[in-house]
Amino acid sequence: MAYLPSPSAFTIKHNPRFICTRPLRPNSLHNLCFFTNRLKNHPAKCHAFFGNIPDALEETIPLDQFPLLRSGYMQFQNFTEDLSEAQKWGFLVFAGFTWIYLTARPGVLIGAIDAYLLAPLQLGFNSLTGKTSLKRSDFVVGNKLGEGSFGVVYSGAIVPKNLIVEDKVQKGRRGKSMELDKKLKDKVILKKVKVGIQGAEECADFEEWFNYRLSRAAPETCAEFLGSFIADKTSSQFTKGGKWLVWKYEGDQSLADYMKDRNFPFNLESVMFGQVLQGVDTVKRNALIIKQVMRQIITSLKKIHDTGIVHRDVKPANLVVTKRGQIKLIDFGAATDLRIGKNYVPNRGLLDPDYCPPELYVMPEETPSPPPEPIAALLSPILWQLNSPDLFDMYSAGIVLLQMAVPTLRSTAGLKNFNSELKAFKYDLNKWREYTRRIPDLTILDLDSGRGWDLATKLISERGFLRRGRLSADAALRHPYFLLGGDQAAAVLSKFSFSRD
Ligand SMILES: Nc1ncnc2c1ncn2[C@@H]1O[C@H](COP(=O)(O)OP(=O)(O)OP(=O)(O)O)[C@@H](O)[C@H]1O
Repeated sequence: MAYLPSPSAFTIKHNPRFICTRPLRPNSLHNLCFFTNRLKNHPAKCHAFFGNIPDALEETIPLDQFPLLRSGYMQFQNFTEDLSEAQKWGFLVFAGFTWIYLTARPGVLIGAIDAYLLAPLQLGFNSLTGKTSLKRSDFVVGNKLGEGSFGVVYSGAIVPKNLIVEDKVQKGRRGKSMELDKKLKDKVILKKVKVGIQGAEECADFEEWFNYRLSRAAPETCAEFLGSFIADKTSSQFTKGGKWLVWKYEGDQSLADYMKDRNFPFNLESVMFGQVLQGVDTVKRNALIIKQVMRQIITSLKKIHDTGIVHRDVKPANLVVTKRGQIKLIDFGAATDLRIGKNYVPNRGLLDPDYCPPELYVMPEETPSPPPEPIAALLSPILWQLNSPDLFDMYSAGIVLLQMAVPTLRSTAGLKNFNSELKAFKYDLNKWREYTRRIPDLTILDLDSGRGWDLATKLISERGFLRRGRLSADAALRHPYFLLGGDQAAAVLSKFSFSRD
């Protein structure tokens, strides 16, 4: 009889036919030998050192049922039996180090599981559920919402299966089109990839790849991706052969839209907290709303950074506010996955200068083009440790914090002026505060002994020694600014009051 030891618990001399899922308690060892008819016939010679004894027979699993596990276990036993104590320790240290390396950011092991197991599974699942078979006639295209370098974004809707839209939409017949609007309940966002623009298709392919990757690794951080299709004929906005990407419509406004309103951040209060903040004074209310937005942005950044992805275009226009008060990241066209070097081209800056950190690039300019994916993945923990590419997004997050908290920085002109002054002060925010020409209103950041200001100075700064000198998402969430969780409490309370309504 044999028991597969739990890591720290015990060793057992054996006939490897059984594994035990729990460690043993020394004084009850003899019990093990008499567990079942099978076990009764095969008394074990066990030596246990610490741990708990299995309570019942169900806790033992016959190794015979797992031939692979059995042979692996036997090989492991044979291998370690011949080793000296020192060699065993060496082996353990090596295994420990390998484990730490493979699980360190950006996660070589989890990345390999994702690439070789989860991605094919997702593909299979999508084709079974029809997600990969989207087609032009599944959608109607509505208003244009924006235009980037490689695509034009429209609102739209999914056409219910029993409805043929071309026959029903008729210009000038308002009654009919309102009737149609009622039937088109599932709103979507459609991005039409520009045809004939150099690099547009490549960017779209990257964006699609990142959306699928995040839908597996951190789905709550970004807009739900529904898939893509190639237009099969030319009609209205569709051009035959043109590629389209489709997302669920997550909300009517981005953070940038909310910030344009003079009433910001109050205009976010009901969506974030419902009625919960009534009775709190105005400045504190503003501060709580901003803190909750920042907490959500940084939490999402932490999650995507954990997967090795750097967004590279964090700004209010790329943060959609959902009806339930969630902030979701959109627009992964400029993102890069530094675990495998996806969409990483040295020296390529794709970025919005108003939110871009002074270093301009996510990795030092001398970083070479990435090697083939498996090799890049193996080297990625070293590269990540040396360069902390995630700090690129953290600078942009700092600018978003400052813009939300300081009204004069919300306009494009105000932000541009701030950026040129900051550059002149060598990205030292404290110096900017001291010498800026227009005295800014920093009340919100100065609350609670200036915790908000302190966080801003630790996000908006140049990279220091060893390319650090800026807080990572993880460290930012541990900053005292977030420790007083009044915004969290209010958010939780508002969930309760929503569910009672
Ligand atoms: N899933 C979504 N739900 C709701 N609105 C969305 C969604 N995706 C995009 N939008 C809206 O469409 C706008 C443009 O989207 P996006 O930023 O992805 O396009 P883009 O072509 O890259 O534009 P730009 O380069 O100007 O940012 C966003 O600012 C947002 O208002």
